[in-house]
Amino acid sequence: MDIRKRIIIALDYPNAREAEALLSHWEGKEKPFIKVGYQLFYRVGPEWVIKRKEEGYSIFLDLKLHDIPNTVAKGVESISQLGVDFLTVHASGGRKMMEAAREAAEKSARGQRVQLLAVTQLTSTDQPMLNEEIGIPGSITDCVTRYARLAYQAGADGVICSGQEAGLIKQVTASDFLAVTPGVRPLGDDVQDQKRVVTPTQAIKNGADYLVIGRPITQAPSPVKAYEAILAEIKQAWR
Ligand SMILES: O=C(O)c1cc(=O)[nH]c(=O)n1[C@@H]1O[C@H](COP(=O)(O)O)[C@@H](O)[C@H]1O
Repeated sequence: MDIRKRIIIALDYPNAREAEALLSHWEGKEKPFIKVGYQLFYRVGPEWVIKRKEEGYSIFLDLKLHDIPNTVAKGVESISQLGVDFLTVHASGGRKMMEAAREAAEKSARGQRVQLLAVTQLTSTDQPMLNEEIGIPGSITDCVTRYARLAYQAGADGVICSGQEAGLIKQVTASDFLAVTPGVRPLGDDVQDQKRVVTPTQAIKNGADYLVIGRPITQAPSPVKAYEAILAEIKQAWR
């Protein structure tokens, strides 16, 4: 796989104008893999996403579906019409919900079916928050690996997890079960609201397949320079 495709830029913007301004930095260059979350999607809608797909972007549509199995299946059917590459569901929705999502993705595929990524524990969650606030006992690692196993058995294509857990997830599932890792911060960058953070090098060395990176690129004085620096770092880590 093209190493550039391993960095997914989170387009966390409030409107098309700002999202397109960021993308304009890549004019004349190879199109990056982009993530459209609900902040942008709820404003720009499916047509904007279809257009970007037609222009040649790989797209991760991060809508984090979490509902009863039938509702999630119907949502996946609608989303499949957009031709996006990745879609998130919450692993905490359970086996039946994820099985229904997979079945719907297969049934409604137009060409390549959408890859389903199950969110394990958000990278903004730390140990005290998991135990005391959310009320799940045990370690974060146990919780994340449990969700990963469940997602694997239910037919998801991979999980969203911290780079800290990527290696372990491969061990308890399969080497081709995708570990897609947000919460990535180049050394010295502000971690902001993220808790389980790793550097690009650590994420790759731990076995991450894709790194989801937002603010370290989008808020950099030169987004392309920041992107290229991370790319150079992960190329190095690959050796
Ligand atoms: O599903 C996600 O993409 C996601 C899951 C998670 O556990 N943590 C997480 O940060 N994300 C997303 O990854 C991106 C991270 O952005 P930055 O913190 O700006 O790099 C955001 O768009 C989050 O919504």
